[in-house]
Amino acid sequence: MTGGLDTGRLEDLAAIEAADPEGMLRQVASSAAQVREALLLAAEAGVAALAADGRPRAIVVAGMGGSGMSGDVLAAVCGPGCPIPIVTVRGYRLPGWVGAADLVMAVSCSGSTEETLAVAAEAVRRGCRMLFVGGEGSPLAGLAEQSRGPFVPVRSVGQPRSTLWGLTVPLIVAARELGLVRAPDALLEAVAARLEEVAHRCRPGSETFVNPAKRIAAELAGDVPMVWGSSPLAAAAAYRFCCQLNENAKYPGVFGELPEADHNQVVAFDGFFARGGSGAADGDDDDDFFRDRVDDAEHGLHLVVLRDTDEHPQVSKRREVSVELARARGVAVTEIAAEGDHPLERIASLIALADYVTVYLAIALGVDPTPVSAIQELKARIV
Ligand SMILES: O=P(O)(O)OC[C@H]1O[C@@H](O)[C@@H](O)[C@@H](O)[C@@H]1O
Repeated sequence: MTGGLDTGRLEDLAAIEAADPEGMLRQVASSAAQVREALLLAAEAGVAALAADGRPRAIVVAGMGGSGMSGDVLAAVCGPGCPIPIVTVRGYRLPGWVGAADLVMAVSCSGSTEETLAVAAEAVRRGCRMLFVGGEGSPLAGLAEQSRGPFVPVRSVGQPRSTLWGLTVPLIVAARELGLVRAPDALLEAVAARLEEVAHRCRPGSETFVNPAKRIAAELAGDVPMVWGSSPLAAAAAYRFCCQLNENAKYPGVFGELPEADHNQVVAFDGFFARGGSGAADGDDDDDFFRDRVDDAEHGLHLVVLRDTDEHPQVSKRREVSVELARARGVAVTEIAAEGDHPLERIASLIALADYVTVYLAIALGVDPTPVSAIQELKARIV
């Protein structure tokens, strides 16, 4: 379904509702409630008991799409100083090194994603320590019952990707009990309050000039977004941003992380998708012909930089210069700063805004943010 690009739609509540028939905005607005509910469900499921066997050698999170994202959030929140590796496996195979000394967290909102089930079943066969997070009555819940691993039920709010916090909080509680991150209940409540605050700022009734998500969506509409994170934590949010561009807005998004993006993606500022600018043309006739065509283009490359407060000092310099290079070449730039002190607050603030931006972008483009028909068709054709 496409109604065509019309950013004016973002100013009209009735138009927003009509463009979001399955209520993706409501799903996104439930993030804070998910944090609170998941905290209770994790306690009821006895996640704390995982600590009885001591710290595992490594944590492996198995999950796809929105569920795999929970592993990236966990690793970002435990941070670069985490004493054990935290690895997200997105695929069918459990790496050969994973064994009984390791903790495998199998995460699937539906509880029926084939890659996740394959990895979880293999982990059970190898005698790994297990934690299951997913839909009640699902094949994943069945596997949890057979293997007697703790199972945290998740109530989907609609789509797996909008149930991110229900899927992620149990993992953070487990990591906290294992002494890998300081995340008392009060912190989780502060995160919930921050998610509520973002939801309020980005609510459908708030107009573009005061609504950061609508403003950024209107800026991005028609451009090719290149989304960079300025730390591993911000990079996890940048990846989420791109996935949400894909699934909510049915839109491309190019993911990058500093400093690596300065060694490859930065060169795209001089290429076909850049609108051009003072720094780009070099007088070569062929290049200038090419450049003129791009200069005239209404839309082009758009650098979105997710800024973390905890940046390596050299990366801060790289970020600043990268933005200068982009602007000098006519590449539009949007910078988004993480809010809060604790890594969980910072990543939650970035993800929450990105979630809203991508839903408003869908609405501005006239596409329904909820269905993912290409994924459904793909799954049906590989049975
Ligand atoms: O969380 P589960 O149910 O395993 O889904 C994992 C992923 O599956 C995909 O095919 C889509 O539905 C994604 O939006 C989702 O994030």
